[in-house]
Order: sequence, then structure tokens, then C-alpha cells
Amino acid sequence: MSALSFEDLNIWFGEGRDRVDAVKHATFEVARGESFGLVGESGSGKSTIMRALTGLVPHCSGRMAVNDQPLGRKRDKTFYKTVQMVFQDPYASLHPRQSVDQILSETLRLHGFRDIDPRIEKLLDDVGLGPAFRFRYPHQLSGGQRQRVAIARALAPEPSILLLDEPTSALDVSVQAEILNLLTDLRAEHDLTFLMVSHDLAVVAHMCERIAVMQAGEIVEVLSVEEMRAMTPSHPYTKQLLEASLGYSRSEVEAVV
Ligand SMILES: Nc1ncnc2c1ncn2[C@@H]1O[C@H](COP(=O)(O)OP(=O)(O)OP(=O)(O)O)[C@@H](O)[C@H]1O
Repeated sequence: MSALSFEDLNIWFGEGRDRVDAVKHATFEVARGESFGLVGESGSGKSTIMRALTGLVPHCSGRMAVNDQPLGRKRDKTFYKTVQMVFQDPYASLHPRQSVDQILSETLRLHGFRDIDPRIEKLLDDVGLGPAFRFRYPHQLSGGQRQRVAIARALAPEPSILLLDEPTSALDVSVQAEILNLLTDLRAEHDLTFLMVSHDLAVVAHMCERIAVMQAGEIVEVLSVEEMRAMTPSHPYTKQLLEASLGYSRSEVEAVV
């Protein structure tokens, strides 16, 4: 059974001469419980695939399914109960005038929960924030703490799938590993499936079991993290990407991965 499946997905923006084919014939599946990464250079179409899944692109063709249920054009509440997103910039994704308590309680109420108080306490605990953080506002939090709140909000509906769009790239290097480790722990504790976009191969290798490499809107290769570590990709672009990101030396690759 697959958590996510994409079959011959095509996504484009604009019409006629202005048309940009952002994603072409993308086909891949993410198994339940798997962590799957999308990597590739800037503009290769990674984020567009995620946006298409959440129904946020104007034109697309092909088929997408969540837990083997085909997706139509509209995303309903059931979709957001199953699939949640964590964005790159936690400051932009949290409302500046809402306290952590308001951010979490609003999401919990929206999804029909009534036992708001214990759920907020549990969510804060899950993301490693104590009860003292509950009444703080985003500007009173560090970047890493803000991303923890964004992760707590994503977990609030008890989803089974998290979409992670460059979840640590806006953070200080010193807290990136903390957040990645937190996400890894949460995946195990909550039986989550991850679809993660990153331009950083070291991050994806740390977090994912399989990786799709994108170039100019196409998936050129799907490989396992072991194949990536062994530097045995079959597509020349993947090899180029690996060498550019991690250097030529095998020991250097092992050190980073
Ligand atoms: N709203 C839009 N209107 C027109 N073109 C768009 C729009 N959104 C994305 N594109 C184009 O689609 C292509 C894919 O963009 P996308 O953001 O998916 O790339 P990406 O691989 O996620 O890049 P990055 O790592 O820089 O975020 C790019 O050529 C981009 O310019």
C-alpha cells in the first residue's frame, strides 16, 4: 500500500508562448512509513510537485493518490487531516499576532478536537518545548523554536503524512541538526510518512530512505540512500549533483552522509 503516488504528473504555468512546463511526466510512489526525498537544482520542480499535491497549482494532469485514494481537484478536511506541511520559513508561516496557544488551539478546533488543553501540552512536549512556551508569540522565539511550533501545528490533526519543504534551510546551521533529529524521532513515534524537498543532499541522505533526482521538471532517477552513499547513481546528472554537493572524495561523502 502506498502513502502517496504520482503517476504521469504534468504541471504547467501560463499559456501559449508564456507556458512553463514545471513538472513533466513525474511518476513515483512513497510507501507507508517511508521517508522520500526530492532533490535537484533550483527551479527543477521539487516544490511544484508538493504544491500540486496540496491542490495549489493552476494546471496539472496525471494522477495523484493518498493512501490509495485518488485525489480530485479540491482538497477537503479529510485530506488535511491526513496530510500536513512544514514550510521553509517558520516566521512567515506563523501569524505574528497569534500566541503559540492560539496557533495550536485554532488548528485543533478546526479539526474537531475538544480536549484542547491536554493536546496543546502534549504537542509542545512532543516537539521538545516546555509549557512556558505556550503563551509566547513568534517574535519571542528563536528560529529553531518557531520551527518546533510549526511542526507541533502540523502534528495537531494527527496526520500520517508530512510534507517537508526545505524545513531547515532558513535555520542557523547549529539548530538544523536538532530539527532534523526531532523530525526523525517524530516519524518513528507517530508512524509518519515523509515527503521532503531539499537542495541539500546531506540533509536528504540523513533523513530519507529513497531519493528522486529532478532536473528541468523531470525525475531523472530514483535511488536509495545506500546507492547515493556508494556514489553509484546511474544517471550522469545525479553523479554531477553528488559530486558538486559533496566533493569528489568518497571519504568526504561518508563524512557528510
Ligand atoms: N506561480 C508560478 N508561475 C510561473 N512559473 C512558476 C510558478 N511557480 C513555479 N514556477 C516555475 O516552475 C519551475 C519549478 O519551480 P519550483 O519552485 O518547483 O522549483 P524548485 O525545484 O522547488 O526550486 P527551489 O529549490 O529554488 O525552490 C521554475 O521554472 C519556476 O520558475
